[in-house]
Order: sequence, then C-alpha cells, then structure tokens
Amino acid sequence: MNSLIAREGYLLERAQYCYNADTYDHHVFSRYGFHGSLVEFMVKETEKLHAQMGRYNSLDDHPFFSTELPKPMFHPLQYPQVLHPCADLLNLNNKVWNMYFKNLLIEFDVSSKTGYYNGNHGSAAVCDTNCLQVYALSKRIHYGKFVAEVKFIESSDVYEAAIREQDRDKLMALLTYEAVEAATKKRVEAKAKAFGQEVRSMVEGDDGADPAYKIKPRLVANLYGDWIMPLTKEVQVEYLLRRSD
Ligand SMILES: C=C(O[C@@H]1C=C(C(=O)O)C=C[C@H]1O)C(=O)O
Repeated sequence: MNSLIAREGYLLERAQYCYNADTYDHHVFSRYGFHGSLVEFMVKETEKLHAQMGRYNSLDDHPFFSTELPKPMFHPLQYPQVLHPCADLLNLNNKVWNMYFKNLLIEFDVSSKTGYYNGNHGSAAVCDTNCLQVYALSKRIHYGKFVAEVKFIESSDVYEAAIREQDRDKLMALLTYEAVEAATKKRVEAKAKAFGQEVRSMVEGDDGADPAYKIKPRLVANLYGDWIMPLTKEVQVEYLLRRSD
C-alpha cells in the first residue's frame, strides 16, 4: 500500500470491511503457540520485522509490543537528539490501541455500516495494522513530542512555570490552538472526500445526486476531533510534565 496515501486513506481502507469481530477475539485464532487475537498476531509480527530494519531506533516510531522485539540487523543510525531525553520513555500506544479498537473502530462500524465485506478477517487485520502502526495513528499522535518541544522552546518561561507546578490543565490550555484544530478537521474532511468517494458516483458523473462516500467524510473529521487530536495533546502534556526531569 503506497505510503504516500494520506493517513485518512488507511482509515477509509479499513472502513470498506465490516467490523469482523473474530479478528479481535482471543479464542478464535491460535497458531504456532501464539495466544491472542488475529490483529495482535499481525501487529506483533509486523513490528518484529520492522524492528530488524531498525525502525524503532528512530525518535518518531513507537512499538505497540516492545518486549519481544529482535535487535536491528544493521548498526543503528545516530539521529540528532532534538527532544529532551524524557521522550525516550514516553510511549502512549496502549492508549492508542484502546482508542482505536474501543472507540474509533466501533464508531466506524456503528456510523458507517458501509462495510462491504464480511469474513475478511485477514484484510481487516492488515488494514488495522496499517492504521495503527505502519503508516498512521501511532506516529501522528506521538508527533506531539516534537510539537511540544517547539512550543516549549518558543515560550519556555511560560511552560517552565506550568511544568514546575505540574499543572496539566495549564499545560493543556497553553498548547491548545483551536483554530489549528478546526483547520485540521476541515483538511481531513476534504481528504476523506477525495479518497473516499465511491467510484460509481464518480463514473456516473454529475446526475445531480450527492456524491456517495465509503464513509461519511464528516465522521472521519469528527474522529480526529474526538479521539486523535486529544491523544496528540496528551502526548504533548506528558512530554512537557517530564521535561524538567
Ligand atoms: C499539534 C498541535 O497541537 C494541538 C493539537 C493539534 C492536532 O492534534 O491536530 C492541533 C493544534 C493543537 O491544539 C499543534 O499546535 O500543531
């Protein structure tokens, strides 16, 4: 799958399949001694391969299952340390995992009902893995570390005061830019329209009917506002709280 497809493209790829509950059931799938769900198997095995390529030595990639990762096959690259060392210990993928499976995917299924294919557990697991790890949500949410560092450098006095007080609410207020969030949601909705329009409605041309989409573009934008952006900001707050360590 082309990694140039926007993050929204991977969410829309997943939306074309039904929920496929067996994909997430720990008792349906067991193989070669693996005990867990199909999607856990897919993510764990993907991360093991990527770890051998050195992926998790970079500052902006975070594993979901860090305990069983093999060492890189190559000598790790030395990346410029642009973040405070506290960043190395900050991984909110457990929250990303829960948000994706307990909130985002459920809203997809409940709101869209456009899942065309059922029984495609393998495809659902591949799409989930792309959404979570390979190209999308974890990286986007953990970019919050870099955004927080820029904000700290730009206004260190203000942030240092809130960090000294360990004031989460103050930090959240300082780092929140509602206009930027609104613009991001508009951009996401536009991309969801571009990536998610049904080919049928494009081919039939402008017969006056509203375009048909695999999933409502506004839903994708709302998922960003309800779940993805708050987690991005939570990463920023957690990073800043630790920045004076
Ligand atoms: C990422 C930033 O921090 C916050 C989170 C945003 C997001 O997740 O899109 C956008 C604006 C801010 O409220 C930013 O300021 O760019």
